[in-house]
Amino acid sequence: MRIAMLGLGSMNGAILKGLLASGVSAQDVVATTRSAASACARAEELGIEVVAEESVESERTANQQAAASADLVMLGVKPHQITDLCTEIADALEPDAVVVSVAAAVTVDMLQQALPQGQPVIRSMPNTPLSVGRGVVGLAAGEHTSAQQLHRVRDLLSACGAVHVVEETQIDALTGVSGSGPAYVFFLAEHLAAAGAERGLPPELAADLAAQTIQGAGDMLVSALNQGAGDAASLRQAVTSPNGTTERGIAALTEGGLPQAVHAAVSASAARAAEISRDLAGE
Ligand SMILES: NC(=O)c1ccc[n+]([C@@H]2O[C@H](COP(=O)([O-])OP(=O)(O)OC[C@H]3O[C@@H](n4cnc5c(N)ncnc54)[C@H](OP(=O)(O)O)[C@@H]3O)[C@@H](O)[C@H]2O)c1
Ligand code: PRO
Repeated sequence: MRIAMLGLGSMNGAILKGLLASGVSAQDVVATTRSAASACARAEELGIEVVAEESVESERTANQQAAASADLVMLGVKPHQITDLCTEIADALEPDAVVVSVAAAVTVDMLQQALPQGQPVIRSMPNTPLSVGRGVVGLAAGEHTSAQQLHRVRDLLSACGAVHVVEETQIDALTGVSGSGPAYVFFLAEHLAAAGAERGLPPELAADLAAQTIQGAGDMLVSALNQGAGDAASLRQAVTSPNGTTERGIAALTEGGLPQAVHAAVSASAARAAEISRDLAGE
């Protein structure tokens, strides 16, 4: 499968790292960026062909050239740039090329409106841990995308994480949980480490303790859920000895408002996605 990654920043870059690590050949990928500096840095980092929009002066733009040769086109620019990018590549696309947007808030309908009639599209919401094969992606297919096309994309991305085919109405909530979620976890890691350093641990040790604890707890939780051997609440309870140390820590987190703060974060992220969708639709 020939893959074009249009835009190669944090998100498409993370997806591409995961795909290359899963065995996708660098020869089968072409990517674009806006600037020559990014193209050069990414080509060197990832060993693939990256062409900058600003470096191409021929009749067809870098995005058009990349899209023309692709079976799968991953749109990885900012939400407000997506429909312009669709318009730019519309005439270059093969009719059966599948166009996948990774953008928050850009709806299937917006993609379909900006692309040729009948073009298969998928709205996705990935997350950056795809780069290390441990990501999560939600996929919602457009009306012209066949089950086979959806399954090919699902299977490709499954090599870098868990893929969930969802209703488009669920994508904003999924964005609030797993799209933005890695940032919440990194935020927790920052504060766990800082708190450990405040208690006298060397900062590097504290950062490592926080990272390894999050990784271990995450692995343990996924394994328990997969095996039907517990959930987050039961694993938490197993760490919490009556009248022990964790009980005090959990009480402090509860008094500090962690549960409410997490609910507010997911809801604020999902609400922002809906707000961007309305802005993009000119409502
Ligand atoms: N970051 C995340 O964790 C995450 C998670 C889920 C979804 N997303 C979605 O992913 C999309 C990209 O976000 P990001 O965080 O990856 O942004 P980013 O790091 O700023 O990357 C944007 C990329 O697009 C390139 N670009 C800009 N204009 C272009 C054009 N006209 N043609 C080709 N490439 C162009 C940029 O090139 P230059 O570097 O040369 O400017 C850069 O490579 C957004 O729509 C966002 O909603 C992000
Ligand atoms: N990063 C993008 C944002 O912050 C979308 C989900 C994660 O808008």
